[in-house]
Amino acid sequence: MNPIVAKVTHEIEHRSQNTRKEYLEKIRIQANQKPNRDALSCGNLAHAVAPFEEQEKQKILDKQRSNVAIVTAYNDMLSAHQPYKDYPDTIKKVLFGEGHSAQVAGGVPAMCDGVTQGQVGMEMSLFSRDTIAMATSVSLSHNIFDATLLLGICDKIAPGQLMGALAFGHLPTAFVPAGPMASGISNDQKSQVRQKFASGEVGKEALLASECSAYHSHGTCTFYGTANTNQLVFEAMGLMLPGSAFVHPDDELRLELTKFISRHVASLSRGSDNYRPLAETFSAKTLVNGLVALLSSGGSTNHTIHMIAIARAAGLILTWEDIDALSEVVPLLVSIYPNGSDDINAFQHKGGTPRLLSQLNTLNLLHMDVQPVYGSMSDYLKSPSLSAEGELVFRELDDISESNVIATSDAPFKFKGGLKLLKGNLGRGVMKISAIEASNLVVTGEVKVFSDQNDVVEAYEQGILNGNYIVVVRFNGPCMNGMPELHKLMPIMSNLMNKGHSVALVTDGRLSGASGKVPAVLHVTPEAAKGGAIALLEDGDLVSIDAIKGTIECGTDLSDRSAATPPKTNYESGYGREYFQLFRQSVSPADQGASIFFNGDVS
Ligand SMILES: O=C(O)[C@H](O)[C@@H](O)[C@H](O)[C@H](O)COP(=O)(O)O
Repeated sequence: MNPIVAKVTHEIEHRSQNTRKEYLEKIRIQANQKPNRDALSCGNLAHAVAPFEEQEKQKILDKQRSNVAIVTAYNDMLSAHQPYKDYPDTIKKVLFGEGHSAQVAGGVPAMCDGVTQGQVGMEMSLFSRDTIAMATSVSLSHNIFDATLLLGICDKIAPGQLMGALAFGHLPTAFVPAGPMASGISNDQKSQVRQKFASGEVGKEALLASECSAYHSHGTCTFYGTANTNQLVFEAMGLMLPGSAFVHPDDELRLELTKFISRHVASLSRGSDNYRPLAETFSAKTLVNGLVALLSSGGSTNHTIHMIAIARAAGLILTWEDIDALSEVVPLLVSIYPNGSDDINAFQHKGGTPRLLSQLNTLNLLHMDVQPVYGSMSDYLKSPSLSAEGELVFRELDDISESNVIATSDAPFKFKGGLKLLKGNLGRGVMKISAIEASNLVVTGEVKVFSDQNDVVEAYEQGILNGNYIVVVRFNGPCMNGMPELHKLMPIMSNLMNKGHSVALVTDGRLSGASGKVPAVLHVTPEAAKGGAIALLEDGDLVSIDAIKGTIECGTDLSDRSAATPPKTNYESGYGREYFQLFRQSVSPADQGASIFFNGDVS
């Protein structure tokens, strides 16, 4: 085992001694209570089975068999989740056929960040993760289940479902992925048309045609954004079947994987010899495996927030320093957009997550002594396929061939991982360095300060940003307006870079996982609305960003400055934002997971 990986794991375990103990004790009590259906009254049971046919009723009531909860994030607004429509029927058919049972315990909301990017809805996006965690808990609170299947993929949904399921960590739990859409026009082509639109070279019609050729059918988006990062990282954490994340929704293999995981999770329930509760599957070692996979693949910056909140839901205290330390020793082994030009389908074609995990294992960067939901960690180095008889089999990977998508362990794309922590007199923030050219890792310039991304667009259109400027977008932190993704600014910033300007973004907001080439210090904490030093900045101040050393400093003396007044824009009302006031009041800082559940109780 790599000594730094071992050290970080040990530090997480040590720091989390009390919280993990409390968590496991809570789960132990839940596990030791009477099996759920024994604890329910006849009236409770009758309500639970009322809508089912007699035969199915009997199966649900049969305490010798498993009753599996399905928590679904189906809707047909999200291309990634649209395939889930028929999954509950498939799962129920398989399980009832085997004498077990399954029920849709509940549906959780699922918003598409692609639809809400740059729109008001984005201000509820991050908060939707905790809402989904609560909705998952409400679904499972019927307490009639022996295992859980989570049907969720995209950005906030899968992390929220996992957080909710961890509160029911006595239940064996697995994710059921649905796979990516087929490749349309390439992500590079899509970005180029956006940049042309931003500079006025093409009109809206050409832009819409380009967007519709990129996003053209069901399945997850093909770039390596937050949704696909969830999938890769969760597979690496053993929360789904090996090699299952990126099989196309219409592939026959996809259906067999869904049937297999349904049967499998039912076989793990309490009382069986195979009992494997989520609380044991998800340990500090599992968490570190997920982080190693995140860093080696150049995954989404959003995971510097979600992984902390997920860890906390399992009683584990993870810090940005842990992620930064791992990033120093985990090489970048994946090159897909925005860290390269290929997409997630190319990654799958080259062996996908099992191939990546094999390379990481060769480098001794993975904990192999964990308890994934299926088999052992060595099984996660194998790839699923269908035999001639149509049976699902997991096969050893072929020897690796040259690949410009997944590097071999001895020839990584970069020697360090994808994320960097930056600290200094402006606070702490994270930068995704996997896609950034070496010459852009250090940027010094005068700042142009904004409080609203739309004002940046206006300034760009007026030519005010032409030059070597660091664009600061503050008052976009979790307490202010829910920490929206500012991905809308990327075509503008890219155009400025293409003109030869040395630019960077500094913000207490977020960026999409699909953002890459622009140096951007994100999630700056403390946020402007909570006394952060970025609230002191004024146009013309000199700021230096150094993603090699890990520093962000303002060269101007700020000691006599007072904080700027937050913008007058009403973030508190309209389009449902009024219902999230409690979230804005209670949310923890980004480096503590930006969650309403764990604010202030961690030293
Ligand atoms: O974090 C993410 O991955 C994004 O939120 C992603 O879910 C969103 O859909 C992007 O807006 C799409 O990226 P493009 O706009 O570049 O296609």
